[in-house]
Amino acid sequence: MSEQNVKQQTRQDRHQDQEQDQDQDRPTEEELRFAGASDHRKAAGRSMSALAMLRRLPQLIRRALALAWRVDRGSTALLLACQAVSGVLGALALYATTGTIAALITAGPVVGRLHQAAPSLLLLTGSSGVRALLGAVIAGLSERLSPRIGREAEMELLTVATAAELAAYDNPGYNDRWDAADRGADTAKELLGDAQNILAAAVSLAAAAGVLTALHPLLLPFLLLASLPQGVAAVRSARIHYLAMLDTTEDRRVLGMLRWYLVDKNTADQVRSDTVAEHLLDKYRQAGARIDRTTDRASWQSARVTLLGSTAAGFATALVWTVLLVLLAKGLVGVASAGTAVFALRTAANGLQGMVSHGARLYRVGLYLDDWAAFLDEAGGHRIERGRTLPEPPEVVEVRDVTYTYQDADAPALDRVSLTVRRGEIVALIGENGSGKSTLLKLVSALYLPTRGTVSWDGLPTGELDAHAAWRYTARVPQEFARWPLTARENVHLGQPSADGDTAVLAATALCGADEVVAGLRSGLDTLLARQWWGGQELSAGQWQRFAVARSFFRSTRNPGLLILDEPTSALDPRAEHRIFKNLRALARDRAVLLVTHNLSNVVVADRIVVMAGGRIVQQGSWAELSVRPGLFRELLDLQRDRGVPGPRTATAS
Ligand SMILES: Nc1ncnc2c1ncn2[C@@H]1O[C@H](COP(=O)(O)OP(=O)(O)OP(=O)(O)O)[C@@H](O)[C@H]1O
Repeated sequence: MSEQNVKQQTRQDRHQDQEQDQDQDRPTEEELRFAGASDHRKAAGRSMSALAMLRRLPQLIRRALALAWRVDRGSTALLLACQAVSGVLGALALYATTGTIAALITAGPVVGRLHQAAPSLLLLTGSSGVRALLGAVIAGLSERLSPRIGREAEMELLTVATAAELAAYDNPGYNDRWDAADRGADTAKELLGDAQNILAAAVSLAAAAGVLTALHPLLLPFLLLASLPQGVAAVRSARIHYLAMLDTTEDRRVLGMLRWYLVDKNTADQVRSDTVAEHLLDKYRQAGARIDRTTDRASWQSARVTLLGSTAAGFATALVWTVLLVLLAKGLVGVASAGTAVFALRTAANGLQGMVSHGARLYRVGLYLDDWAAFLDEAGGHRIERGRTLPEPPEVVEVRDVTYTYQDADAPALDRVSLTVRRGEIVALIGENGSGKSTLLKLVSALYLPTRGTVSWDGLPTGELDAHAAWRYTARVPQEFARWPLTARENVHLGQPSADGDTAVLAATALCGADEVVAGLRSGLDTLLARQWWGGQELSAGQWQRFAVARSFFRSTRNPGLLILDEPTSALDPRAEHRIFKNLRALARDRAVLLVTHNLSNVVVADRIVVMAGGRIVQQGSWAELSVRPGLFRELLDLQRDRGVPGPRTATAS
């Protein structure tokens, strides 16, 4: 081997080694999936401490009450009033205890002592009765408010989620934030209960603390000291559980996804015919086992912490009782006061314990709720923030030097594409799979904004348009269209009917053959579609596609502008397909139509054919020009005609 060759070989080896090193550094697909984007939440969970909790609680209680206030002002005001009255009555009852005991232990005849104790006893029993009544009202109000709060939180989340840019869905971080926010909305209903319990505990603690301080100033500080170990343990335990929840986020998502694929109607046939159930169930078991391992570990850690806290609390309580006995022995508190102190200590200890345990729970709920609130603030970081210009239906749509790169993609899906579409024109986009046709359609219809370059409607860049106003002038048949679980009529007008009743709906169905489907439905346009819901009537794939086309024709008739058809006839029989293309010409008269189809015989209808490859436009022209000019279009046309059997000659040959 020559010296030159050896050097080259060495360079190649080094290069290969480097590539191998890089491959080793690069996370595997599995690791990528588990690299959760929830690190900021883990940091928040780790910084969970008793002090942080104390600082956070007032804000969380305010948030709970604000949510409740928004849902139902009357019930919230009543709840707070009942809580306050209950607290005052609790304090009065404790004071009445001293009076009762003092009266009972004085010397003299029993009747006289009872007579003396009567007002205190009356106050004691009266306040207990009223407090029990108030407790029932409070519980009822909480039960009324909590589910409503949960629903309000979910409604806000759903509203905000629909206000996010479509491109958000290509960002894994968005899905992670959505999951967390969804969980936050789910826990929102617990917020009021916990906040309410903390308030109740705080009120009874305050009442007992006042009584204890009046009896002897030493008692309260000792009691607070005694509650410290249990408080710290409760916060630690809450932190352990929250972190375990975060650690299992990805696996819980895997479980949810597998559950969906295993039972969803769209995959049910393949789950059976491809005998894939066992494989998916195996993955389900593995993810479940990983979750169990993490939660088991967390349970053990939490149990250890709780045990330590309880042991320390036991010693601390003994200390408080010792202090009380010493005070009694030294005559620093009287017997009646000591009796009251017993009740007050129990009440205060319960109050403190309630504050700590509910506080820890509320703090944990608060962490989830932070995720919810953060999502609301910025739609998971993807709120639609474009211009406010209200567009007219576009006369000319111009794509100028546009590049579009999907999130985290190595290469752009569209690369310096320029194209103009005018009203009255049908432009067909042709190209092999992955060449960028659907992406271009989404940019033209202002669903995506370009990474570079501009897409403009009558000279106005789509980024400056009010997005919702622009979409009103856009009618689309996407490649994967929705099968809405609504009536046949709603499946056409989508909740935006025209003033002429069913006339426009029927006209739209007649243009694409959906009228024949409607004629066969048990209640015509009133028929509920999608069988899996509420006994609706199911349609075939092609019948559904006719509805998808009818929906776009209806929209297009109401607000003529852009008509975007992405493989609109892929599931249709030749007769239905023929009907659509025959009617398309008339529809296109005052609309700009962009059509994607792999059936090249359909593009005869187009005024212009644009051929794409690798995210670029490689050919443009009419059918007559492109079908004879050497290039990708003619190649694809030939391939479509040639099925490898003797028969009709190819275009090239002819
Ligand atoms: N949501 C997405 N996130 C990341 N990459 C995407 C996404 N959608 C499409 N791509 C990539 O962009 C490129 C163009 O996709 P596009 O859907 O525009 O192609 P297409 O020409 O419509 O293909 P087809 O004929 O199969 O419908 C492909 O390489 C595809 O992998």
